Amino acid sequence: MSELLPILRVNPADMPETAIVVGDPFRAEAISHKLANAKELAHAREYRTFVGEYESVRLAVVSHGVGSPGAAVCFEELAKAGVKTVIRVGTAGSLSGDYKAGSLIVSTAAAREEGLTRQLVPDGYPAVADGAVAAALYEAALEAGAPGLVGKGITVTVDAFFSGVVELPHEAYRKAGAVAVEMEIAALYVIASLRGMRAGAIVALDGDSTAVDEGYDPHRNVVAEAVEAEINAALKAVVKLARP
Ligand SMILES: O=P(O)(O)O[C@H]1O[C@H](CO)[C@@H](O)[C@H]1O
Ligand SMILES: O=c1cc[nH]c(=O)[nH]1
Repeated sequence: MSELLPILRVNPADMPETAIVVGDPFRAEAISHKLANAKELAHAREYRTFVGEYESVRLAVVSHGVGSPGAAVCFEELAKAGVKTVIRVGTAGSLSGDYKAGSLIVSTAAAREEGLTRQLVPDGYPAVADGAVAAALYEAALEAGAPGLVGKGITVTVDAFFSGVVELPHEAYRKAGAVAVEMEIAALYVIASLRGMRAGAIVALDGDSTAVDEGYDPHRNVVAEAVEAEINAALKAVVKLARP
């Protein structure tokens, strides 16, 4: 039987205990360029796996694609490989007038407005960040700075990016004080809780969440600068967590 993880196509023995996960395979590659001794272990489907060192801490950088079901496959296989700490570095839409494009948000918990986790745990089960990971990310983000503000709060994980004829739940969550909406954090937090990993997430805001249906443009400089800032913050957080 193959030693490789069936979907990531990586040998578990090659995986460090810490992983940064991102939706975009090109973002994974960009992060790998910041690592010493970086090496790509595999590129299977949307999953690219790099390993390397940052300030002498070994870590993996893995892309999980768009949406919770595909991302869950990645998170489950990371757990099977013995990964203990997972940090998602993503993009999200803003639900708050206070946080514009270019701001960074550390997700303290995620509303489970997707379908994947309903097939894993009961409806009342929470999707929460690990406290130490969230604290390290927030501290590192304040130090890294961003073109916008740095904040923390509840994020919302949905399945539908563009809306159909049914109203998405964004407005109710906006009124309830959630700050951002994206597509994978709830899956990460639930799977991490089930599989004994600690997890956290930071997102760069690419515009108001309602903008996705009216000329979504995640390629502006302000977004690229915020993504660069959150990558640097996540790498610093990895070091803070490895050497508290
Ligand atoms: O930028 P990433 O990490 O992919 O995150 C966000 O961007 C994608 C949608 O464009 C979804 O995956 C969403 O969660
Ligand atoms: O899921 C996402 C990601 C980025 N921006 C959004 O509005 N939604």
